[in-house]
Amino acid sequence: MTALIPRPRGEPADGVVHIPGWLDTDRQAELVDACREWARPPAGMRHIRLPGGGVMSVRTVCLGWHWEPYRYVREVGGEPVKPFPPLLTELGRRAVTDSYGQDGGYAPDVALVNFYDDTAKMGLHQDRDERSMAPVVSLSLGDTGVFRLGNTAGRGRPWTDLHLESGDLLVFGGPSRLVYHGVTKILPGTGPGGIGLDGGRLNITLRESGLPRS
Ligand SMILES: O=C(O)CCC(=O)C(=O)O
Ligand SMILES: [Fe+2]
Repeated sequence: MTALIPRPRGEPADGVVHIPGWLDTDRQAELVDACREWARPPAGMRHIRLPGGGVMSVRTVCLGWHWEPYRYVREVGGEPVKPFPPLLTELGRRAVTDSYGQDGGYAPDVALVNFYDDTAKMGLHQDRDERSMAPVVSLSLGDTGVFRLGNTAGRGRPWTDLHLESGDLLVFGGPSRLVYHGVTKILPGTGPGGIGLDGGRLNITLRESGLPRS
């Protein structure tokens, strides 16, 4: 949705930067197309299984390394994970520079691409399976997600709920690298036209695994 009143850049916590509308419509459309390709088999998009026997409500495809609770692996269902694309390295560097004023040598090698239908959510968690404390870069496409930004101490309050709209950038690093966060709901029908996504929300997070290259 085009905001009548521009949404300002926000720093809701130390090390967390939210830049609304960071991706223009063409860039969003390009990423939606790319996500559609990445989602295809082999090693395509799927509900990740949790150790307790359940499955996550989001569907996920990973690039570079596959995340399974709670580690990174090179294969999923016996198939090699798709490579991490240069497009995302470049976007990640620009994202970190625009957030913190310098890219700090940011070299992401993992992307998690999550698709949320109208009812999908993600419980509060930390992104802590990486061995690198480099920032997490998050890009949102399609329907607005209500993103709960908690604290680093635990799953309880205080928290702040942010609306992540299509094209928004969120970076969390530094003292907030291990902040608890999640997605409490999707607001159906709020995504923009013209990006090739009819419904639902895509979120791409970029991370440095800190794992060896080969
Ligand atoms: O969808 C989002 O905005 C957050 C996704 C997330 O936290 C994750 O993939 O670890
Ligand atoms: Fe996360």
